[in-house]
Amino acid sequence: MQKMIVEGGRTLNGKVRISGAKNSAVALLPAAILADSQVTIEGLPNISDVDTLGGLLEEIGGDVSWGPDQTVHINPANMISMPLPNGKVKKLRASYYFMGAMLGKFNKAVIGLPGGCFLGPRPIDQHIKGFEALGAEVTNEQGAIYLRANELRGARIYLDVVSVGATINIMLAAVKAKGKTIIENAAKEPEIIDVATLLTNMGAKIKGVGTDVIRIEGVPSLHGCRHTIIPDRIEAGTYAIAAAAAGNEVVIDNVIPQHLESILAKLREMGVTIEDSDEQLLIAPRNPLKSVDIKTLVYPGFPTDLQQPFTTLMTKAHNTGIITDTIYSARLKHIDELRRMNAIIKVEGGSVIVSGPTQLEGARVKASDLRAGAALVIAGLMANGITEITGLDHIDRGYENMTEKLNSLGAKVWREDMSEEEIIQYQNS
Ligand SMILES: CC(=O)N[C@H]1[C@@H](OP(=O)(O)OP(=O)(O)OC[C@H]2O[C@@H](n3ccc(=O)[nH]c3=O)[C@H](O)[C@@H]2O)O[C@H](CO)[C@@H](O)[C@@H]1O
Ligand SMILES: C=C(OP(=O)(O)O)C(=O)O
Repeated sequence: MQKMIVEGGRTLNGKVRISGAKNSAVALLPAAILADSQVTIEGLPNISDVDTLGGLLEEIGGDVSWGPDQTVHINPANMISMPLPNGKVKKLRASYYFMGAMLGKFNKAVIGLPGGCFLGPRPIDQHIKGFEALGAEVTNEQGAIYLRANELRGARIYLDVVSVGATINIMLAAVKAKGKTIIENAAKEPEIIDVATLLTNMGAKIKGVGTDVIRIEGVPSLHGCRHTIIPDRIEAGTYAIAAAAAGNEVVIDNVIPQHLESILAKLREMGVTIEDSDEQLLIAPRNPLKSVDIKTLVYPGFPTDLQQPFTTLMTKAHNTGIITDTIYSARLKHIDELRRMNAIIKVEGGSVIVSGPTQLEGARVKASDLRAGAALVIAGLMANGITEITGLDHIDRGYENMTEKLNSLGAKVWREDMSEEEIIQYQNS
């Protein structure tokens, strides 16, 4: 087990390249199950969630091979509806996409309830509502979801909650169902459009992605294809926040600026100078920064996945800012750790109130989820002295080569093996 050490106080400068989007990748890989022949996906991020899903595709008989530039070839010809009640499915959230994809392909699936970041309750009732509307019988037996259908038939499904996962999962189950499916109150995240683009390249008939009504006309079979993943807007947002927190002039390369409008608007409001071109952002903070209020919302609103890193940045801003996460109100595990580093943060009702500016001080802190990890790394860059971060398995789920990328910008960040005593302390904390 390793910890990350960040020597704070260095100024970031230069260019960082953004990897393929985690939240697309984790749906594109299971989507390949639906094809009859080889699917090739280019530009996947080199993160542990992708490795885990590749392993799961192999467990069900998929032939998975990797080429240069993070290109994967998935041949689904020998896949079977192997039950996956335990094991790797528990390591991440997105294993739930095996439910929709295997149900769509085989009319049956057994998938353990997913893991992923603890952000408070993360029900999957809307996924199940969609599968049932399509004609599946769904039961929960000892922590695994059993899905069976004689035949899937298109249906009109209104989502009670706007959900990324439910929208994608229902699309996966519906693309081969008989007849027409309409998903109302669908989520509009760019990753959903990316998955629909892959499915369309495989021969699916999908209209309306990116709006809140998606219409799918079922087709009897889907074929292989080649697809290039979109860049990760959350990774890009994380580096934009790091640049605002500890940078001089940082270029963020391989981005779709429109995917980042809400975060860029808030950074500009704080006083950060941002120039955007087709595929790049230039981030140049001008001190002093001003506090702003943030409310996370479904896309195109401010993303919940950047709430925690943004909280860290706010410790540097003048006055008081209020951060409200309307998607995951319990996504607060970074707060105590930031307080250990000298941050002045109050939690009142559903809101986080950050007062600043405060000079953060290095400390030993624990990343208890992926974006808490990113928040603490940024805090380490801003802090005086040394910050030691444990819980790197969370960070590795979603950030490719974070230490290398930060060091290429002039940071001083490295990983070290933890001593036995440190491992015991970590496990008991
Ligand atoms: C792998 C992946 O893509 N993860 C992202 C996805 O998670 P995920 O797809 O799990 O998140 P959802 O969009 O489904 O969740 C949004 C809200 O709906 C609620 N809900 C969701 C499903 C359901 O059946 N019932 C229900 O009540 C959730 O508790 C949450 O409050 O979107 C989240 C919100 O943008 C991001 O933080 C995650 O990074
Ligand atoms: C919460 C996240 O991921 P997951 O849904 O995979 O847990 C995230 O990417 O911030």
